[in-house]
Amino acid sequence: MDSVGCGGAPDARAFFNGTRPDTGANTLAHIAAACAEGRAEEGRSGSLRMPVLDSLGLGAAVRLASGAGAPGFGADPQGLWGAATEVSRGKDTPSGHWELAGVPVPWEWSYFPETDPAFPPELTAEVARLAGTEGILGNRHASGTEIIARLGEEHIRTGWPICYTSADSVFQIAAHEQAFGLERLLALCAALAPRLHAMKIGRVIARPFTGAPGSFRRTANRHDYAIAPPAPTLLDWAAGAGRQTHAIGKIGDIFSMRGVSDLHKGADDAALFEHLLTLASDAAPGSLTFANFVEFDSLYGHRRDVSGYARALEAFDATAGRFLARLRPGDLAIFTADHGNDPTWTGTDHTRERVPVIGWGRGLRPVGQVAFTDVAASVAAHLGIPAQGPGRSFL
Ligand SMILES: O=P(O)(O)O[C@H]1O[C@H](CO)[C@@H](O)[C@H]1O
Ligand SMILES: [Mn+2]
Ligand SMILES: [Mn+2]
Repeated sequence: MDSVGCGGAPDARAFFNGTRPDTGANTLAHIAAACAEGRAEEGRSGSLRMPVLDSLGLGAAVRLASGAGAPGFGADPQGLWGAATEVSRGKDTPSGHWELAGVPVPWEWSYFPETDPAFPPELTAEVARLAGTEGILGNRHASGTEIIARLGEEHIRTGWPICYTSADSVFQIAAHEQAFGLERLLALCAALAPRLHAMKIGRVIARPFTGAPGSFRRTANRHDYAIAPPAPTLLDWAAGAGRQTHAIGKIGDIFSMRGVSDLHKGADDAALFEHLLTLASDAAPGSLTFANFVEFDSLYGHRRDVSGYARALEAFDATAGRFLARLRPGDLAIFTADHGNDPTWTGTDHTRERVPVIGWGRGLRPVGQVAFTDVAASVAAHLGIPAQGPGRSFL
């Protein structure tokens, strides 16, 4: 559940949205409070309702992680539940996923400064050279939806790619699918990626969009060109043991396809959930399925849309119930997250938080405060495959 954090990170003060530290950020608790206070009424109403995950221990995990109550939660937990703390120095998606998969990030990421321009002139020149343009647009920190609204028309007129970054270690290029060309954008990002990876910039992200001025919208053809994980992850451990490994959604990109035997993509989270439901019924015994549901983060967290985030959580909870109903004895399901993205917070960036660890199928009890890497160790223990690195199984 991309960005579904539950507060309480002990190092939150070292992470920022603009000049405000992330101290006190709490994605789940603040959404629940906003719902209970009638501040999340668009397309939904009243207290946050997540009965399936709450009955497993989601509300208890929020309290454990942060001490915060979460109105609307409060079932007596029946599942495996706890909260996990990250040690990697980034609050980004690859750091969170790699650490959940057993591998904390051993290096410091590079970031672009919040200056205007944000990119060094040699890099700007290289992007223009690879794009075959006279220059680039953007060249600063920005929200992806705002920057295409502001510069999309100029992009179509000049043909120059829109380049921007964020508080994450990313170089993002937005370009119009028809006017610039989708294949051309993907080729540009692929060609640029090695240079940025050498600078320890974690990802070059292609952000294609379509439509006309005033109604530009991003398409599902986003593609991330990420640095490869620093060491073999849970996916590699499982694949190395001869197990089938299914990646759903962004997992393929995040792990540069390492250890992934089958990739399942879709236009949106609803389509991805269909893949998860199918695999819940059909995946081979002993296989591993690793899914990422990105819309909490990309559509609602970064956009600081509290109602939208609440709607997504409520819809996810309902489908989680359908998913759990398909599992069989001997299966293990774990719901967790890679970082926070508190939609009530300042700015538009991720928030440093602990994350819930909610399980079904085995070890149905409180597991307390655990490490991100313990998730991988536990899955490995469940699958009966050798684990590597610092994690310890909580099963
Ligand atoms: O505002 P958009 O383009 O969605 O960008 C967001 O997406 C990036 C990658 O997840 C993050 O670093 C954040 O900047
Ligand atoms: Mn993420
Ligand atoms: Mn994000």
